[in-house]
Amino acid sequence: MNAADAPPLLSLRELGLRYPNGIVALDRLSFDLRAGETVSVLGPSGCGKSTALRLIAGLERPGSGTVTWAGGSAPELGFVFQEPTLMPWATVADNVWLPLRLQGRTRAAAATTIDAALDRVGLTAAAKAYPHELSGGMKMRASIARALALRPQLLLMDEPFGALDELTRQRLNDDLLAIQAEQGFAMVFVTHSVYESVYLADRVLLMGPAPGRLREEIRIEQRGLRGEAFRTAAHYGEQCVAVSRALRRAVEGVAVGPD
Ligand SMILES: Nc1ncnc2c1ncn2[C@@H]1O[C@H](COP(=O)(O)OP(=O)(O)OP(=O)(O)O)[C@@H](O)[C@H]1O
Repeated sequence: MNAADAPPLLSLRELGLRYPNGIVALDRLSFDLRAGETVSVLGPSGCGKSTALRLIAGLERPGSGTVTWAGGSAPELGFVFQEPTLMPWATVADNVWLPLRLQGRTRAAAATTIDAALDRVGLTAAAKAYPHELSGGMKMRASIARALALRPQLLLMDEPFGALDELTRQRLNDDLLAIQAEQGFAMVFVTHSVYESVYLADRVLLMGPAPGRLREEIRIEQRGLRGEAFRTAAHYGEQCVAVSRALRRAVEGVAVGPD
């Protein structure tokens, strides 16, 4: 099914959040997310992107507004942070076990699920390695395997690939899209990269400077599967230009010419 025709999974309405220190991190943020859909979120540092993800994950409560889930309650969620946040004393496989262990599954009962998750991100050979033995890209793969272990319906990605070199980042983007095509989860993907936002998303949401508000939304035309052909296609470049201009409008509040 095309994600644009899927039923809504999540509706955010007029979300506002003020931290105890007085900073207004979000101001009337509203958007919908459909099952299987990917939205990427672009905006200047401090505009409230991470705060929005934490609200969706239930790690913060909104001061105003509502977070509504289809079916009444939050589905299984996966969260991948900017830092890989792996437990340094545990092997890669034991790190992936963590969410399963929190559900009461023993290591033996979880073994098949762990192996499948590691296989899916290409980390089978590193199952017994410790985080300090991994490259940055491998640590991110381990984080993704951990986030996917419980087969979430929604994956929340908080600028996960910002510290990686460009080719590793492109490879992870491609692998992520392939896993999503198999498993069908929706994604909210926070990034500072215009190119990445266009490559991954059905829609790009642009937030303005603090307090975080949505300024613009751009639908991305896919015209066929993503991959090397899309990355080098003229219509990918054109959409990157359009999103770049929209980002400048969102940040500076000025018009910068036609898209
Ligand atoms: N726990 C907190 N307590 C107080 N203020 C916070 C807290 N977390 C974030 N803030 C503030 O809220 C605002 C929004 O922060 P947030 O991390 O959501 O922004 P962001 O868009 O994700 O930034 P970046 O792109 O730099 O990651 C910032 O001004 C930040 O300093």
